Amino acid sequence: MIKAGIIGSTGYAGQELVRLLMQHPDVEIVWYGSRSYIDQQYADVFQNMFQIVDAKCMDDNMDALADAADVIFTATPQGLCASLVNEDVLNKVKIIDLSADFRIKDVEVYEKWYGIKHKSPSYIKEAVYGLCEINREDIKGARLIANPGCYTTCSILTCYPLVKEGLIDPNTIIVDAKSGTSGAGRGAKTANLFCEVNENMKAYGVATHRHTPEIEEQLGYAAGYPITINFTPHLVPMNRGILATAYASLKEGVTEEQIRAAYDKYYANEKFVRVLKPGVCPETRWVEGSNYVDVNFKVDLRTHRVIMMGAIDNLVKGAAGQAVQNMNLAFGLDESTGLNLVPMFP
Ligand SMILES: NC(=O)C1=CN([C@@H]2O[C@H](COP(=O)(O)OP(=O)(O)OC[C@H]3O[C@@H](n4cnc5c(N)ncnc54)[C@H](OP(=O)(O)O)[C@@H]3O)[C@@H](O)[C@H]2O)C=CC1
Ligand SMILES: CC(=O)N[C@@H](CCC(=O)OP(=O)(O)O)C(=O)O
Repeated sequence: MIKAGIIGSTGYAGQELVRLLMQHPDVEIVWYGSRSYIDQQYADVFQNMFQIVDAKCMDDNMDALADAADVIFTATPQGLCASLVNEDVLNKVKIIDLSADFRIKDVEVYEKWYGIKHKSPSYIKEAVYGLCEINREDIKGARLIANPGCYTTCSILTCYPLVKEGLIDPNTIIVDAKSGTSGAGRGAKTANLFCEVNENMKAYGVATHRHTPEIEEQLGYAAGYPITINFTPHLVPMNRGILATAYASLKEGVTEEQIRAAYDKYYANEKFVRVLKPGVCPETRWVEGSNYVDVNFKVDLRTHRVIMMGAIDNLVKGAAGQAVQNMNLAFGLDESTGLNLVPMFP
């Protein structure tokens, strides 16, 4: 059995990790990390775990945790994982960080967009960006995995085949994305109160959102040169789900058949990426509770642009599910172990 510890098990991403790992045949959770609920029964904090989890929340003693676990998930605010990582810890356990601390390779870019000083810049190079469909082989040998962002997972996988195959001009990409409120975490914030979110939709982080450089970096690798995009997130009154709609100019002469062939080339054998039938638009409700990414596209002949669309559950493929997928790869398990989650509806 793989012994797993979760730092931040009492947040939205952390509790989703608990839910998924409880159903994983090869994992035993040995550490329910918390800051605010230490010594309280986990199932008293999350009643859905009543008679399922019999354990208390524990403090974030990294040394003790590293001795007790084979893998540590950090589902904590930006900056925390970077403050905990060191050689002793990494020699004992693998770390899968759900925050952005090790996603961006240029520390200056990280510090500029996140507004914090990076505490372990020497580990940025070693960390593998855990977008499983693209970096599978590197993830297998990694001891530090940077689990991608939720918007970024959806946006990158939606655009990747067309960028990689050179079918669009990547510098013309505009990603317009919407997220449910669980994306903002469980902490109390006025902007996320019921009356603020219900019956409302709003853009935020316009031209400044921290996922912009992450998308640019990864799609830049696919293009083979640095790119610049527009990314605009929106908050919508749902619990879960992200829908990304991305627009880009097609290269001269590119046909619909070529585009579909590109999606099929990269995703036909990917269990968790479903390229939908022509004319079907991805919807968040059809992926909810699952690790799937649904993608599709439509060519607008009038504007000579392609409209690429993707949908995920932010807490599963956008966070905990992808983290488990990464763990499976890193420990030599079948990638989908514990992730055969059928989307829920309604
Ligand atoms: N929500 C989402 O859809 C996604 C989130 N992520 C990332 O996952 C991470 C967690 O996000 P999310 O679950 O939404 O956030 P939450 O605010 O819901 O949870 C944060 C968790 O971190 C713990 N925590 C907070 N501050 C500290 C601290 N100083 N030391 C130790 N633990 C601390 C909290 O503990 P306690 O509750 O006990 O105080 C809680 O368990 C973030 O980096 C986020 O960017 C990534 C992809 C998607
Ligand atoms: C709706 C909402 O607020 N979403 C969060 C992004 C989700 C998240 O936690 O960010 P990572 O995926 O990078 O970890 C935000 O915009 O900051």
